[in-house]
Amino acid sequence: MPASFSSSLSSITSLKRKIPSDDEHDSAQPSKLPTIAEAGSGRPTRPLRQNTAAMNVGATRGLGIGPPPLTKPCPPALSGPPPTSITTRPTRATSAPPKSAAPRHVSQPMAAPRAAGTRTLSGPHKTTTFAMGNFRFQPFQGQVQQPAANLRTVDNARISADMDAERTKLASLQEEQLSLTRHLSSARTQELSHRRELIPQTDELEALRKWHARELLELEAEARRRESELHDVNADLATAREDLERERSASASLKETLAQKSAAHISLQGENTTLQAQLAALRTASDGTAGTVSSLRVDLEAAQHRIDELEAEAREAEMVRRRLHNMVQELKGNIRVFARVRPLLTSDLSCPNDQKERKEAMANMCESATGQERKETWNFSFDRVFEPQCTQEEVFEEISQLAQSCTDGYNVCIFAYGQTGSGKSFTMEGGSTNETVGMIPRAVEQVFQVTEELKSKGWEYTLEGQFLEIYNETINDLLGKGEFDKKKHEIKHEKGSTRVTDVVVQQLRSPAQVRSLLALANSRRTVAATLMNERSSRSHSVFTLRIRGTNTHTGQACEGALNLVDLAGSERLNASGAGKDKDRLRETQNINKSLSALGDVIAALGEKSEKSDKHIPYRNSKLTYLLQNSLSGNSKTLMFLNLSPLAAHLNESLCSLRFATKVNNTHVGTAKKQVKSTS
Ligand SMILES: Nc1ncnc2c1ncn2[C@@H]1O[C@H](COP(=O)(O)OP(=O)(O)OP(=O)(O)O)[C@@H](O)[C@H]1O
Repeated sequence: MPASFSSSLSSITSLKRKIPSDDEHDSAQPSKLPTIAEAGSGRPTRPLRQNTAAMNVGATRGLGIGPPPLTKPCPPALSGPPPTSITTRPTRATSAPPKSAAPRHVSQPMAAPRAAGTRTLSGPHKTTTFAMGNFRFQPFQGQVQQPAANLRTVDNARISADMDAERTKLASLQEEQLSLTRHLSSARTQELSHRRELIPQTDELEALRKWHARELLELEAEARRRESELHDVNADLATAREDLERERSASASLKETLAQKSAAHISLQGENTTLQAQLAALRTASDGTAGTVSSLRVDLEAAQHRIDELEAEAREAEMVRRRLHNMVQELKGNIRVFARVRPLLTSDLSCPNDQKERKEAMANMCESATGQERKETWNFSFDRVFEPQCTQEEVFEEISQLAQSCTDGYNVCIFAYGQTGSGKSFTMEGGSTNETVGMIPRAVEQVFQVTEELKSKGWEYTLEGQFLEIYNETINDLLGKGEFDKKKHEIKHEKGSTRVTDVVVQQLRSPAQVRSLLALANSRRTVAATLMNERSSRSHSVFTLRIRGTNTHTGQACEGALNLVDLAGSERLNASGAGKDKDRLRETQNINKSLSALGDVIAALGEKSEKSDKHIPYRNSKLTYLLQNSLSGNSKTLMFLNLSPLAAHLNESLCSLRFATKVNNTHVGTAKKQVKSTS
């Protein structure tokens, strides 16, 4: 059975649609029956219609006989009781005539004879025959001779006979209807049983339909998946084809390149062979000259060696010369003086590019000795004179030996003397670049370098630094905590070394640390200068580097100090214009007092070398008292005389030159090492 339905899903669907459910059975029956009859048994409904006709024919056989009234036929039920109890609506095939139709069925067959009769009676005389049932009417031929009463009787008898015949027909028709009704009932029963048989098949069909639908969906999904796979595969194939095409073209070009390279390789091999031959020839030639070259090289090396030796000797000789010069100076016992003239600055001129102004502004110190403009000439002589164009490096080269000697246990004092703006701070502290950095940072760096080198000889050093300012005969600690030092500091001399109470003494570990300390001290001075009327040029600054060394191999110990002093401006009272200002007057008086005290100390030191009992007035100023150990005959002292190049400052420069000459001519004895034995 399923096999017959599985052939076409559409036929299954249409069949399903035609079978009503049990719920809708009753209401749908009339319209569905013909379809079911066709689908189920194949019997057409036409026979039922023919039966209706037959029933009508049969009805003519007798009237008033037969089943219950035709006006209320009982349609057969689809299931259940026998035909008498059927209450459902009648089907078209078995429909009974409507209530009003019953007389019509009855009267219709009768109407014809009646019409015929009427015609016969009242119509023209024609020869017409009407057949109705088993009756045959003959046309009336003669004239009505009989009386009217006889005619009526005949008619009545004929009519009653007709009626009887009709009733008989009707009865027969009713019987036939009854039989048809029974047939219908049995057909319905049959149909019902068919339907019952059909239910499981329908379920099976439904299950199959669902299964098929599922199958179909799965197949469709599979088909879609396959289609998408096919699409992907096609895309991959296309890409692969493109790749293949590319690879083919690349391979073709590579083959071409390979062919070219092969050709080039072959030609290079040829060249190589030629070159190899040339090389072999050259090698043979070079072997011949190699001997000559090696002997020349030996000569060259010997010559180079000799040059190196001579250069080393020259350097050594220069060192010896310098050392001897230093020794001569030390033996002389003089305080040495280096004069340095600063260059002309753009700030010195109103029109820096005006050459005439430039020439006039400069005090031509060399020419002035022989020139015609001036009648007076002054001759000064110092240990070294640095011209304006001299660099910081050149200046330091001259004092480096001196600075280094503090590591050997000497007390060294280097101070810068000169009028304001003559370049003292530039010489001592310098600028911030490597080229302009001044004597203090350079000396400190060198001391660190030397102590590092002496480590290999067993020397171990500790370095300490302090930075003080003497302003109006008061000591200020520039490394102290606050910007203004309010502490009272005292200077103490103990066993050849100088100590100032309550000042910060920093352990120095690196040149960088020293640079930052100098920057701190300078910032303190700058703040003070801003707030207190150019105080920086009105105070002396003293940087002290104290060095203590011990030799672990020899047990020796030494202690030296390097004092680097930037003195206050040396201008005279009237030149400074301080006369009107009480504070400036006091500053200038203090500066002059301390500078003349310095001159007095140096002069007394000179005299002391002749008269040993000569009193040295160190206590006359804070500056000389602080520098006592570095100015005494046991120390090495160097004074930078800083000079302005301006003609306008000539008088001040002359004063400075005279002071420096006095210092330079002073014999203060021979410097002594501060060497102790730790054992
Ligand atoms: N050798 C030099 N080369 C270039 N510039 C210099 C030189 N000497 C001094 N100067 C410049 O001259 C100006 C004055 O110098 P500096 O401040 O060192 O003078 P000073 O004598 O220390 O003055 P003060 O007593 O007021 O401190 C500064 O601008 C400085 O840079």
